[in-house]
Amino acid sequence: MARKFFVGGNWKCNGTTEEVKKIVTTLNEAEVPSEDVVEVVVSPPFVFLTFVKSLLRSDFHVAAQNCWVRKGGAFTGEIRYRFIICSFFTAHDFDLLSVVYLAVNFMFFSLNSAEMLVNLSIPWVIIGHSERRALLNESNEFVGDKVAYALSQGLKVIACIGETLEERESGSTMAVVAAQTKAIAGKVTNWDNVVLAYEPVWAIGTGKVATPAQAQEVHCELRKWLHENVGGDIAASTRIIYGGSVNGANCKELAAQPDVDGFLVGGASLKPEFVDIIKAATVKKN
Ligand SMILES: O=C(CO)COP(=O)(O)O
Repeated sequence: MARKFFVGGNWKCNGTTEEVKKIVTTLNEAEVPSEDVVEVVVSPPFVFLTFVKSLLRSDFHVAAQNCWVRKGGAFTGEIRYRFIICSFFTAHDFDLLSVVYLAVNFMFFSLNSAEMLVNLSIPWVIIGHSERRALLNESNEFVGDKVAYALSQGLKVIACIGETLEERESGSTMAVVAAQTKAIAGKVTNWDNVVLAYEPVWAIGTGKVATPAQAQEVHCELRKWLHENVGGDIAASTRIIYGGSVNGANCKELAAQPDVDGFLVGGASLKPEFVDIIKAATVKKN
């Protein structure tokens, strides 16, 4: 089954209004293969989601970089958080209970719930990025639960997995990515709405891109894992994309690998060369 090439731009925690406008203008003016050939998704920081959506060409889509593991409410996003602070300071004396309550809310300061994304017509969300796994202690199980909830609300998920350098050097790459994939796969109800992003941690933001052979090896093993543990059709149709120091110069060779179905791009997605990475989709047609 043909898998449509997928290119995601993860802007991470970068951008001013002016920079965002500039990136979007570059994308809007770019001549790229049609939507039939490549699916393009950009993922700005939460605060720019609607702004980018309002400016971006209609054949490109928007993704959030995270969402909360269950329904909103007491686990608030930033806007709600400010509202709660205001209401506490106006409605209560500044007592111990208020401080504890605010501290709990502060812990969830940057979380945007799946329902809010759906409400804003943001179709995609990145879940389980290694930066969140490492810096915010997101476990495999927690990532799996987030995937489950996001899918249940109708979002499409870019689910990230990948090993550290230490894990690769100790020969446990496949064991690590299989365990990460298992925690996600166990929660997926509809694989049409999932893209699996293999992002070796040692390649992220380091300039040390995986070689095409290294990427292909893991992608092929992941597809085998899906075949054995989920099903043949799903293994054949699920897109497995690569992330980690992808740029305009190395994208074509990576894209030529049979099991590399696209990219999740960090640093280079903030630059005009992101357009060249989108164009790498044509490699699949040759
Ligand atoms: O983390 C990444 C995408 O999610 C990759 O980042 P870089 O492309 O900057 O290495």
